[in-house]
Amino acid sequence: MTTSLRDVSFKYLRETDDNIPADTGVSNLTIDFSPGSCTLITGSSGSGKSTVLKLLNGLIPELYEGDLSGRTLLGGLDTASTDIQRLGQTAGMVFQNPRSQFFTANVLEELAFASENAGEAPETTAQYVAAAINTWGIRPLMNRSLQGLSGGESQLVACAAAMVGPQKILLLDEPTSNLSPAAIDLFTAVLQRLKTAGWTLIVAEHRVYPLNKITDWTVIMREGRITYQLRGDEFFAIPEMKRRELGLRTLTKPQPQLRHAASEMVAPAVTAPGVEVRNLRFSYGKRQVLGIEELCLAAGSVVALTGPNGAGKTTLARTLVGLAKPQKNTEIKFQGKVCDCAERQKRSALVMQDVNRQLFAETVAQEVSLGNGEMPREQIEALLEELGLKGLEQRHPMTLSGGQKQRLVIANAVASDAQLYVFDEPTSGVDYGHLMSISSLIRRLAGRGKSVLVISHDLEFINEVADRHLQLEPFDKVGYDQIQDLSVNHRTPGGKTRDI
Ligand SMILES: Nc1ncnc2c1ncn2[C@@H]1O[C@H](COP(=O)(O)OP(=O)(O)OP(=O)(O)O)[C@@H](O)[C@H]1O
Ligand SMILES: Nc1ncnc2c1ncn2[C@@H]1O[C@H](COP(=O)(O)OP(=O)(O)OP(=O)(O)O)[C@@H](O)[C@H]1O
Repeated sequence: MTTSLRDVSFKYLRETDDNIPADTGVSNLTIDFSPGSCTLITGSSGSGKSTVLKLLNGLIPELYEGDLSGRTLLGGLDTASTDIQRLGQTAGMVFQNPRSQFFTANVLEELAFASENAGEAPETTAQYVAAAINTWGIRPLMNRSLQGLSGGESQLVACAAAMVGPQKILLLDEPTSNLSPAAIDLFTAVLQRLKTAGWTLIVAEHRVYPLNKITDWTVIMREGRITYQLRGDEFFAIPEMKRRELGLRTLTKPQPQLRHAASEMVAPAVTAPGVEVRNLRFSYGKRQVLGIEELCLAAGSVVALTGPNGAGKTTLARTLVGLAKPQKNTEIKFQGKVCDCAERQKRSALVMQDVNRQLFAETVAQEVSLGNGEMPREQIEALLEELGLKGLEQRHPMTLSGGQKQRLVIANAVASDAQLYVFDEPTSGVDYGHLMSISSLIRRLAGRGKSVLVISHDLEFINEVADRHLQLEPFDKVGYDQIQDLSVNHRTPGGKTRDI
């Protein structure tokens, strides 16, 4: 039951009428994946990681046109000539944007969907579903609509759905990008168990440290080619300098240590009023999810917000920027003035967790300036250069890789003239180099006196970008006043850091 790529090359067709193969895709890939092993595919953004997974699950060539050569096998099936449904029954898949893979309306239906479709007996499907629910700890979500799930909840449901059925192969595209540290620990433990049970695990990731100890092989890619294939232990022992040179994210679990924490105490801008929130309450139907006594996002500072999956971070972001209406008596001020939803929308810029919802233009160049008036060409070019999007100006935004889309939406947001900037998980699909450029762009916003809120589970990023670190606890658990200041955890006497 071989799973492998043998000298596989694929060039995406350009979206223009000339149908000339573009110079994007992958070249001469040969990789073997064996049962009971975990292969990590990593490398810079746009290097071809998702393309490898699309070759394995048959989306290439089924859905994506282009020039394909070589042979890809999934559990012994030739993916170029096997029906895509059959391939779907051979491997479970978690897409980079898990919401895009849901077929049904609610969690339970989604979990059962693939198994029922494969013609499994109802009792067998029920057994698979029960096992998946227990494994991923998602019983509280069982009767929920998929539409109303948070980003991390969606990712957990997608992971659970991918293991429902008789298949023993799992293809995971950035499966931890929206997971909280607790959910990542669960993820690592589940993968270890599946590996021991003989599953073939193939994971494309930037955030690699959770896969230390369970990775058997690592494939490092760059510009569509394999640059290194290393044993897991060799990969996780790469020296720090080399790791940075290769553009890889940290190999060890990051510890809390805000690089800009000192500026909080010395920069006068930080004390200027930016965005002030009092008595914020928000409910979905009868369920209250937000109850915040006080929150201040000072002008000139970057505040990082963490918290368990489903705690309400995205809801808070949507409320602040005026996309969700809080309950009466909530007071939100921008620069000392109480602002209603419409006013807040005008004064805010938001980068959503799911950036696909924010891409509207026909080309990358148009997308950057969309809604930002007449932007000078030089400014567009400088932004694209800084975010590694140069050369992609004429591409359709929907044909970009996950990380390229992410950076494009960030480019549009930072080009806008707002008072409040909110970035919701801006580092999915982002490699080390781009993490640093995004941090530096966000720091410059703060330097211009803006209020910036960064919602992220990514401590490596938070350490680089934030002045303060707040945590949002779930309202169901702690009630009114959900926000805790964790900044102090980043500085202990003697300069030592503490684990959060
Ligand atoms: N539909 C498409 N049409 C044209 N080019 C594409 C298409 N999809 C991806 N590409 C290009 O192919 C290359 C590899 O993309 P891929 O999505 O595999 O990268 P990746 O390593 O997964 O990136 P990321 O880490 O940013 O998610 C990129 O240059 C990307 O722009
Ligand atoms: N439209 C909706 N209808 C009903 N419930 C919703 C809706 N949107 C979100 N929720 C629920 O409200 C809670 C808060 O969701 P939110 O997306 O704000 O969480 P989050 O902290 O951003 O999570 P994550 O870290 O997973 O992205 C979650 O339990 C979620 O399931």
